[in-house]
Amino acid sequence: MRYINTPNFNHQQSDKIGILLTNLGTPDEPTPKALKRYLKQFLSDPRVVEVPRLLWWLILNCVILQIRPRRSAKAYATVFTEQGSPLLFHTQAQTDAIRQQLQQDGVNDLVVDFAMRYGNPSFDSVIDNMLKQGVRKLLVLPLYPQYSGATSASTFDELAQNFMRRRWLPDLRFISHYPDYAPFINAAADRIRQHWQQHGQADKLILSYHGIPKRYLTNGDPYHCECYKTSRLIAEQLGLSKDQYLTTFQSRFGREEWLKPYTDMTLKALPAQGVKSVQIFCPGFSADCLETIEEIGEENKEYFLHAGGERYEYISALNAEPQHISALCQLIKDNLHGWQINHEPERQQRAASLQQDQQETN
Ligand SMILES: C=CC1=C(C)c2cc3[nH]c(cc4nc(cc5[nH]c(cc1n2)c(C)c5CCC(=O)O)C(CCC(=O)O)=C4C)c(C)c3C=C
Ligand SMILES: [Fe+2]
Ligand SMILES: [Fe+2]
Repeated sequence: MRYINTPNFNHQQSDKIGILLTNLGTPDEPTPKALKRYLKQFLSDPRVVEVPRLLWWLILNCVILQIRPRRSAKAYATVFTEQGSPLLFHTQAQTDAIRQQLQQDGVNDLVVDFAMRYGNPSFDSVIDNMLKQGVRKLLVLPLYPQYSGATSASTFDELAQNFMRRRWLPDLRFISHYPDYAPFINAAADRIRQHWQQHGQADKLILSYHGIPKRYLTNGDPYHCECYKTSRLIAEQLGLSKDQYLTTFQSRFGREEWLKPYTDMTLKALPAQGVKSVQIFCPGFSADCLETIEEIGEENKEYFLHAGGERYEYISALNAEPQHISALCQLIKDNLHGWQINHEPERQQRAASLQQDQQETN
């Protein structure tokens, strides 16, 4: 059968609004086997690696997947806790907190859940579940503040693939980015200010973002500009002058040139320029994960201290911090306009009308 059908549709089920939060995804376990499965799915995505398919298939299967799973499993083993992968448990906590706050704010008839672009929980399982609960309007919020083809558009591809197989589609809204959304900028600036209150200020604030190949920027990906915009707005909120902060790019993969300045090279060079203390925040990561905890929290700290730096502090991601949750709820509510029925007589009228539909179709 070509399409997924909905033969047992219940006419008395009232329409619900689905809020689907998404993030990148993470391996199920920190083992080479789980890493191979995860990396194969992730690195086979043509939005992530833009290399001719046949050539890339050979490199991925014959070289990368023979070496990287073992190496990455070791790195992941250092960040997994009894709660599992940080990216997974932070995203779960964000989802629970958003559901609770939206309910408290009186936003009704909602189903709030999260899915991962790669690995679990998959888009398929979560969307299935939402539709079964009566979701007829779906708002998708990928938790990537800055747009990139490799992340935001890849999320859209997966959604589109999913809906291509369904007979009955819900109304659909997709938040493709929020790099300058004031409540998000305020939450990030407050997170940094909070850290300053406890630890004092350092010589420099480093705002580090995940990199992408420079080629994607020259081909028109707006990610680089959006990262600089987020940085400028956070710095303005904090009253920092241009020489008090830096924007850098981390997590390179492969041999080609990626967005510069590189975070690791910058940290290795700063002590010789007289910068002895740094604080690092990653405004592109809504949740802590391997790339922040291990790469920024551990690996880059070593580089800086080894190069003569004296004080290095990683400021953790916004995760499920109350101000971040408020910002995301505000963003969701801003994008629900026209979808909510808040007027009680109208709600009653819809309920009566549903009953009538049921009688007519019986
Ligand atoms: C191969 C190219 C990659 C591109 C392009 C890329 C872009 C990109 N990634 C994130 C966010 C995350 N990436 C994470 C891990 C990760 N990223 C790549 C490769 C590319 N990313 C790899 C191979 C890995 C896996 C780890 C490893 O083997 O080194 C993560 C962490 C996930 C976790 O489980 O903790 C995040 C988050 C963004 C935002 C982005 C482009 C803007
Ligand atoms: Fe990545
Ligand atoms: Fe990394």
